[in-house]
Amino acid sequence: MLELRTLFYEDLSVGMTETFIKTVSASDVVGFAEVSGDRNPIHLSEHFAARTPFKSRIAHGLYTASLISAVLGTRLPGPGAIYLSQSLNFKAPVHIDDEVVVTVEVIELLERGHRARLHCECHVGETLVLDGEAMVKVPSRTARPLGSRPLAT
Ligand SMILES: C[C@@H](O)CC(=O)SCCNC(=O)CCNC(=O)[C@H](O)C(C)(C)COP(=O)(O)OP(=O)(O)OC[C@H]1O[C@@H](n2cnc3c(N)ncnc32)[C@H](O)[C@@H]1OP(=O)(O)O
Repeated sequence: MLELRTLFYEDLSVGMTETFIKTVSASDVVGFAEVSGDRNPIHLSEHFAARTPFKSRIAHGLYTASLISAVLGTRLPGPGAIYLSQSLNFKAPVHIDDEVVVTVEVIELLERGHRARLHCECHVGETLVLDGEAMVKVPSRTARPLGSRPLAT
């Protein structure tokens, strides 16, 4: 579990990175199937998975992607970050008991709207299993809280 760290827009700079390492357990995959409703047997049945090119059960792509969300929401930028978009390329499978190393790097900062663009990668060993880009809205020290309106005059 990642410890919470809040970074405001003003604290960010291009090149900042954060890493999270997670070993994917069978219960993670079963739990994700339950919460998402995606009961594709390629994730849940060894018998089924054995007859696919992957040979054994694999994690849902969106479960692996959720580890990126964990980094964005807890560490970089952290609490208060708002997901705007995320691209995902699933390059190679993640199997049960694989150790996934998630790396997120700030690649662009946009003053307008306090946006940050981040490059995201997940590796298992030397293998790139997932990459993509995230755009998030980052809390600013100077901005009014989200959803607040100016007082009527
Ligand atoms: C819906 C859910 O229940 C299911 C899931 O969540 S499954 C879990 C998430 N997905 C994965 O784990 C898949 C990971 N990806 C792979 O293992 C490989 O991409 C693949 C084995 C599926 C690729 O299979 P195939 O289509 O046979 O591809 P080739 O290796 O023969 O390559 C053919 C060309 O396609 C390009 N390519 C392959 N993968 C990707 C990708 N993820 N994104 C974009 N392009 C891809 C590859 O480069 C080849 O292109 P070329 O121009 O011909 O070189």
